[in-house]
Amino acid sequence: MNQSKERRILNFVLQNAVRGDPCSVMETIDKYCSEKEWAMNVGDVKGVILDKTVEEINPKVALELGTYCGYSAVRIARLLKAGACLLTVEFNPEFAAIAKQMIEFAGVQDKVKLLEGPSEVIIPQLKKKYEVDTLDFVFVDHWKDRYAPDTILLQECSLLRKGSVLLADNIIFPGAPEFVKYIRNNPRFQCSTYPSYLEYMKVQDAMEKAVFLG
Ligand SMILES: COCc1ccccc1-c1cc(O)c2[nH]cnc(=O)c2c1
Ligand SMILES: [Mg+2]
Repeated sequence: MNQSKERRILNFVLQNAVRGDPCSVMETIDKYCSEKEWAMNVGDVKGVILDKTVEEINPKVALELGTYCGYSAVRIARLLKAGACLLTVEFNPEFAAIAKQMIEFAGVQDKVKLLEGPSEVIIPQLKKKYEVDTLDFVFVDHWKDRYAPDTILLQECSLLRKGSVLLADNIIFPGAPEFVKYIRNNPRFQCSTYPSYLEYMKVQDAMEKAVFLG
């Protein structure tokens, strides 16, 4: 049975990156996905916006919706301080299996908890099952049709506090129009848009930052 693209990306990392070095893993994924096979990692251009947002917030508890191969989980986790953690949610079991190995190879497994399942099931479990109080940072990068409902669900589950920051990928391409409409018209969020480019492409994209006002 021939390999999946995600398995090819992981194998390229295992064979070419430096074990225990998150930057080496990120660079190797970016090299493969810009030279060999495109894949939906946040990438090296939008990744800088992600980095700056994480460094500005310095989150103790971060959530990622949409792990995929683990590129952004590694990217975020490398910036987390001692005692901080990233919970990352992936519903596709094949992707989750790849991401688990990617995260371990990068050496950030002690900071990352990979939760396999649909976001609408996992989010309501975060307080009781995963001992989360509130989230300092949420990277929204899963299925565009879930962006708005999951943002509402995070509020319903009291997982956001005054100052919690959401950063959403792909606001332009593939786009998340109902999320943008919801969040920009919502007085409980202070929004700002970061124009950028789709990973590995000369195609416009953007990220939306939304600060919860409580
Ligand atoms: C499966 O579509 C892949 C694709 C194809 C063309 C353009 C964009 C995308 C794309 C890019 C991303 O950063 C993404 N991030 C998270 N969940 C996505 O579904 C996603 C899709
Ligand atoms: Mg994305």
